[in-house]
Amino acid sequence: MRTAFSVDQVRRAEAALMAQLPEGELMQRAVAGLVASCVRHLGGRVYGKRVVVVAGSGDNGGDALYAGARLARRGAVVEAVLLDEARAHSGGLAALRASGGRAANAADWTFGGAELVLDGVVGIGGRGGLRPAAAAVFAQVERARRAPGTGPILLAVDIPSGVDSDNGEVTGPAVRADVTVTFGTHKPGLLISPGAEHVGALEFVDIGLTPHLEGEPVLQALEAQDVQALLPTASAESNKYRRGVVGVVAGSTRYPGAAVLATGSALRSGAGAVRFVGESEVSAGVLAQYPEVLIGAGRVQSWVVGPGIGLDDGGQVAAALAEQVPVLVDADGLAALPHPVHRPHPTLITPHAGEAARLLGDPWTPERVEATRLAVVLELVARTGCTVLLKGSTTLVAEPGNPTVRVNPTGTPALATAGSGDVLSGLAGGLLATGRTAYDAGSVAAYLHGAAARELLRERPGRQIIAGDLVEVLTAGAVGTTPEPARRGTAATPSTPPRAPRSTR
Ligand SMILES: NC(=O)C1=CN([C@@H]2O[C@H](COP(=O)(O)OP(=O)(O)OC[C@H]3O[C@@H](n4cnc5c(N)ncnc54)[C@H](O)[C@@H]3O)[C@@H](O)[C@H]2O)[C@@H](O)CC1
Ligand SMILES: [K+]
Repeated sequence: MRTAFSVDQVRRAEAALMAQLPEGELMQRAVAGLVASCVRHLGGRVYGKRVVVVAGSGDNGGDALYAGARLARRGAVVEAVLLDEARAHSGGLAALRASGGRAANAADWTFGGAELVLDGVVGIGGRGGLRPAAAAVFAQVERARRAPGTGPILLAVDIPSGVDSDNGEVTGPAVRADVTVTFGTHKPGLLISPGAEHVGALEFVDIGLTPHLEGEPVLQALEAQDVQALLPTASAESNKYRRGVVGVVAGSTRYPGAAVLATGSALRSGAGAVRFVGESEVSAGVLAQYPEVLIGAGRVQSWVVGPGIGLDDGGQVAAALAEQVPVLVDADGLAALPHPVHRPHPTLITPHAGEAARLLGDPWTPERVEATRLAVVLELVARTGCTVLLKGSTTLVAEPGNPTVRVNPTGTPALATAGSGDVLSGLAGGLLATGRTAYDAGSVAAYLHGAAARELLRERPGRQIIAGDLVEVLTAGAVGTTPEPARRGTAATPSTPPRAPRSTR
């Protein structure tokens, strides 16, 4: 399980660790890891390479300047761009100069080419977007990266400057890195969109902080082995009823496909059986595709209600919520969700940004939801009393009474396709029937859903995924089979999560 901690938690842990170490030791640990990454991204040879270090006035700038000094000692031609010369990190700047590096003022600097650019503007002390001087420097770098030929690799120190470390919000100009080398622990802003889109390949440097991190993490990201452990196993004595029956209320004559997709993925969720309840024409379509499905009302261990049902004038959501079993409400069903929901059984809702905005009401818009995802998922939990899976580029799952939010690491923009949400609902609802909690069912389903898409992209890069394809690959076997895609001259470190290739972002 990968975890991420807040700036406050990191600062407290750093203080505790620093009290046990000689002065400057912690920063030098970070710098050693940073330099190792720079060397890798320079292809293993440093001598003669040109490196630009963009340095702000805090310790993040200090990290970058010390790294520049070490690279200069190994024969690199290093130029530091100082955003505020008077306040530059004095130790780092002295080390750089002593190693033969040059320093220039940002105001009179022009980019003359480099193989590597380090973003040391701000780290966890950053607030808001890049200020104008830093934005102008990176605009030059960005032009060079876009020009034909090989532009520099842009490596962010600890976090891309301009991204909020605590929540991934981006409120102004921000660095868009190829690689981010983060220290001590992951930061929430590296894992949640829109910040996550600025990170590039994520590398982790262990500086010994973990034992000093106190309190619950802000975020957890499941890894393949966590998902394996959370998946239901069909033991020898299982029968279909013991493994759980999931009831699906989905589709309508207007949207019959939602019924087929949600049912298909529920069948592959590990539940023992799927029961479908819907209009007779729609039921016939489901049965034609999946003769395994039970048709009509009956006992279930969970309900999925909402995908493609249209206007819920028949009280289908209310009827499902009245039963003594876990319920997943999605899509059209969300419009009929009476909230806050008061029931003693797990209730999982799975809105996308538009549905989340409607649940929250004025002045929320889908754009505002996308920009502040962590705050939104917590607000939805508070307002609805439900476990909430907020779909999107970095799907989040939060539950009442738990300060830790799960972020899904397998998402890909290729999942933004019609019917994809219906597949996710069937899968998560099926996992509810097997006895998983709403929190686990939601986060495991999101992981498998993304892993299935990645599996399809791995088989045929660049293909357009349709929701029906996902149903076909949705088996436990999809977990962990997706290798790390290569990025511009990078060697993935073991801690790097599976990420979408850039071309699909
Ligand atoms: N504290 C420690 O022991 C360690 C710190 N490390 C590094 O230190 C960083 C934190 O250093 P600091 O606490 O000095 O903070 P930062 O270096 O992140 O930034 C603080 C400075 O930036 C200014 N600033 C804030 N927002 C800005 C913006 N949008 N544009 C321009 N300037 C802005 C602030 O006024 C302040 O001067 C970490 O991210 C990491 O890189 C590492 O060396 C590991 C050890
Ligand atoms: K940075």
